[in-house]
Amino acid sequence: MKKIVIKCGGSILDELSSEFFQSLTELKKLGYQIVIVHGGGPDINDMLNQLNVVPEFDNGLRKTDKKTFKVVEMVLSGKTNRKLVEKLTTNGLGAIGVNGSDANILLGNFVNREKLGFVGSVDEVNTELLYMFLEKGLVPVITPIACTTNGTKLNVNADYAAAAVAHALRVDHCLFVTDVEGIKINGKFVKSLQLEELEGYIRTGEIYGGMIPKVNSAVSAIEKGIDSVMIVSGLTSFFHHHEWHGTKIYGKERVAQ
Ligand SMILES: Nc1ncnc2c1ncn2[C@@H]1O[C@H](COP(=O)(O)OP(=O)(O)O)[C@@H](O)[C@H]1O
Ligand SMILES: CC(=O)N[C@@H](CCC(=O)OP(=O)(O)O)C(=O)O
Repeated sequence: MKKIVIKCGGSILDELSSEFFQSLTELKKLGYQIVIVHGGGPDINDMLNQLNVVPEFDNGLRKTDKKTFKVVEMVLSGKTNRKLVEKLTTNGLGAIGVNGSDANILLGNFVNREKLGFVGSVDEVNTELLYMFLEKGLVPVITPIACTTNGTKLNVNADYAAAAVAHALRVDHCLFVTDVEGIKINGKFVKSLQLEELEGYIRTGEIYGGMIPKVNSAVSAIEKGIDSVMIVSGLTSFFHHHEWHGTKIYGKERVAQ
């Protein structure tokens, strides 16, 4: 069966449209198995603000000390994951919440302990468990928290977690769902971008902020062999009548074909 990993950004979780869920239903009817990795940056920031902690980032990654990690885990697992599973269920898609840190679902390591604290990479994925849910027709909804082999839990940027899951499952498509319908270059949304163009657009500031980890994850997913990576909107439909809507990122060989 064809597989697809969909990363749902925190910026869009509260605004996912019925057209978005219809796109998922359409894909499921076509035989796609769907895995979701969710973000939740805005939910985490809200809670930190309530606790009078100022969020700090380094290149899009949250500086995560012990106290911040506890808030990240509480919010992502206790609020954001619950919210998304409920929305999928009410839209007719059977879903199951999965903590990345349980049962080696996401096995990772510190990225840079001195600089970032408890922030992790994902080095291995327990695909067996994910296949089990997929075989039951459920959509696993993964919280981006990894665990080291020593049992230390780490905060993982959800874009990076999605790329790692996509690679491990050898999926056919990897989608990054956000609050814009793709990547804008010179003020206009573009249908496709070549891998090699992206670095230049980041350098010139044409691609900035939260779009940077998405683009970096897309590059990493393509370099690891995923055929199709897209940035799409959760406000509208991204797949209808077999047509995709959004910005597709291509590797070199694909463009040459
Ligand atoms: N070239 C670009 N085209 C479109 N959006 C961009 C671009 N560069 C940066 N952005 C910003 O990236 C945002 C999406 O990233 P972010 O808010 O972090 O989303 P998410 O929560 O989905 O990860 C957009 O809302 C937009 O403000
Ligand atoms: C290390 C790191 O930065 N982790 C992210 C995890 C959530 C996330 O990635 O959420 P969005 O996709 O909504 O940005 C964070 O703490 O915000």
